Amino acid sequence: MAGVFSYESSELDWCEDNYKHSEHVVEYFNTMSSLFFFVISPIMLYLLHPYARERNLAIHLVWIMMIFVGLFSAYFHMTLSFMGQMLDELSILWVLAVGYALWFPRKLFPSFVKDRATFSRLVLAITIISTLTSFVKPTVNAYALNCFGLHLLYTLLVEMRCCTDRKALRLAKLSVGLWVLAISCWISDRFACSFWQKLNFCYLHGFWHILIVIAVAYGSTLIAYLDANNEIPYSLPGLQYWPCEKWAVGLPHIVLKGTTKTRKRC
Ligand SMILES: CCCCCCCC/C=C\CCCCCCCC(=O)N[C@@H](CO)[C@H](O)/C=C/CCCCCCCCCCCCC
Ligand SMILES: [Ca+2]
Ligand SMILES: [Zn+2]
Repeated sequence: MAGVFSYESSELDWCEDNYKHSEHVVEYFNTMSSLFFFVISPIMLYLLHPYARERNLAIHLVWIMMIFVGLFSAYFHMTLSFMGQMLDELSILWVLAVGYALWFPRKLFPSFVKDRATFSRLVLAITIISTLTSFVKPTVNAYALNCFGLHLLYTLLVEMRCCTDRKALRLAKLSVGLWVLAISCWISDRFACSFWQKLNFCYLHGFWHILIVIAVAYGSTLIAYLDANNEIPYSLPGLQYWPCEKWAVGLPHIVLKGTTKTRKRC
């Protein structure tokens, strides 16, 4: 049992040189870049609060769980232990599950699913089964998780097909662009390590950490915005960027322009 906690007990080893900067931290840059989750998550929790209060406070679970994803990712890269790997991957699986249960568009539910409560129970059952099967062949978990990423992208494209909202379209392009950049770093670190070692630049997995958190911030806000338009249209949701709207860069969030009066009337 103690073996699963021991350093380098995971079959995974990323391109960054081990113990290069510290004798206690196996992959230093990969560990430090995981801390970026701690910067973005509290800001997103704060920015999404007005929307979550109106729609469902459970929405906060997504960014609370992202803090744990960052924590487990840092622990994994610090030790490259089997326990670190499983915590890292399972926390991603569960945050995806919460996201699907809360935000997956009703019109795309399978025909036998009547409401969101039933859909959430289905997601829970699939997630429990996936959690158990993830121990059978742990090396395939990361690829399976990326398939969810692809499905998310597909869902977004279906949702955006008829969208004419300029701000939403721009956010969709940014989210997809960031995801493509992030996944290219992940794949390149995995499969082209010897090339990057020749260039003495083995930090692509760390860049993946930074890019994927921003992609999730952009992508999940867009999904939340589409959800707000469907589920709480009376609140007149709009998209803005923090810290400064004029830049149209920074972190996106949802503003509810409907006054209390408007909401009561609807
Ligand atoms: C309608 C559905 C809404 C879902 C909302 C999405 C909620 C957030 C989802 C995922 C969080 C991703 C966190 C990434 C953590 C990175 C930690 C890490 O690097 N782990 C690696 C090992 O160190 C491991 O190999 C990585 C495995 C791959 C994980 C792939 C996750 C899929 C991410 C999908 C993000 C989509 C962004 C939006 C695109 C438009
Ligand atoms: Ca390594
Ligand atoms: Zn990682």
